[in-house]
Amino acid sequence: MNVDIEDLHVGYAGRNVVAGVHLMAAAGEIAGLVGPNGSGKSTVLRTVYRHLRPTAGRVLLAGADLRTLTPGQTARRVAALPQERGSDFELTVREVVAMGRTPYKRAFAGEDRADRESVARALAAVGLAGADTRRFSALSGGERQRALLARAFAQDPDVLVLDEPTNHLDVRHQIELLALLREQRRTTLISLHDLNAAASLCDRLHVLHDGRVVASGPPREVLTPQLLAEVFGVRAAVTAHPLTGDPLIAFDHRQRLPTGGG
Ligand SMILES: Nc1ncnc2c1ncn2[C@@H]1O[C@H](COP(=O)(O)OP(=O)(O)OP(=O)(O)O)[C@@H](O)[C@H]1O
Repeated sequence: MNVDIEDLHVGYAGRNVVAGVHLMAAAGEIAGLVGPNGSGKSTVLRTVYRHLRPTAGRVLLAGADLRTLTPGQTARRVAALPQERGSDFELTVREVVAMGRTPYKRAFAGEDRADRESVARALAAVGLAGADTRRFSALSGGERQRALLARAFAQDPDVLVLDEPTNHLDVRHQIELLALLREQRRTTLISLHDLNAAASLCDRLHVLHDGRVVASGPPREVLTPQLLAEVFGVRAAVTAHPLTGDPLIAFDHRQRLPTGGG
């Protein structure tokens, strides 16, 4: 299911922080949103999982305007790992993951076999099968992240929206998460700060700067030293990863450059 965002304007308390954004993810593609702090990545993603309503422009799922879908229809199509991650659930890990099945259930209906299988698959996928009876609130930050990702998988969505999912994860779990997303082959919109992870994972990148998209395309075309200097204010060389051939950004950690804003 492809996602198209057309001329999106959205913000908070009457102030647009995103203005005129166009971006897309083709069906089955992983599209990355990268950009400096405050550039609008989370704000764009919040419109896709309907946490925020656009002030102008449209979000289309397989050509259908999100506004024409009911909340239930949206929940069966789109699952999100938002930046606001609750820590106060007095639920077990399994119960949190099972919340992902809610869009498929009638009120007060119990779990059926398909639900149980879906929850078990999602827990196994994120490596938490053995932790299902633990309290969510007692998990580490990275474990919570993985439980919430499992909840999104259990929702069996056409579109995954992930806001900084590698936040809190150690390097091994980061790599596992990227592998999992590649395997899922779902249409995915993901924001990432780690540009090397984004270069390795994403089919397409959209670079945001001050609430606008300033570059879009395959990572190797988008992530140039010039863009990194202009948008992020860093000096970097871009080479090919010696093991994978992916674009590899080698940052100069001794120097920063003036930026145009942001
Ligand atoms: N809940 C909110 N209320 C008011 N302003 C907000 C809110 N969330 C974000 N903003 C503002 O909107 C702008 C874009 O923020 P957003 O969180 O979308 O950026 P981001 O690119 O995701 O940043 P980061 O990389 O720091 O997560 C910023 O100026 C931010 O201060």
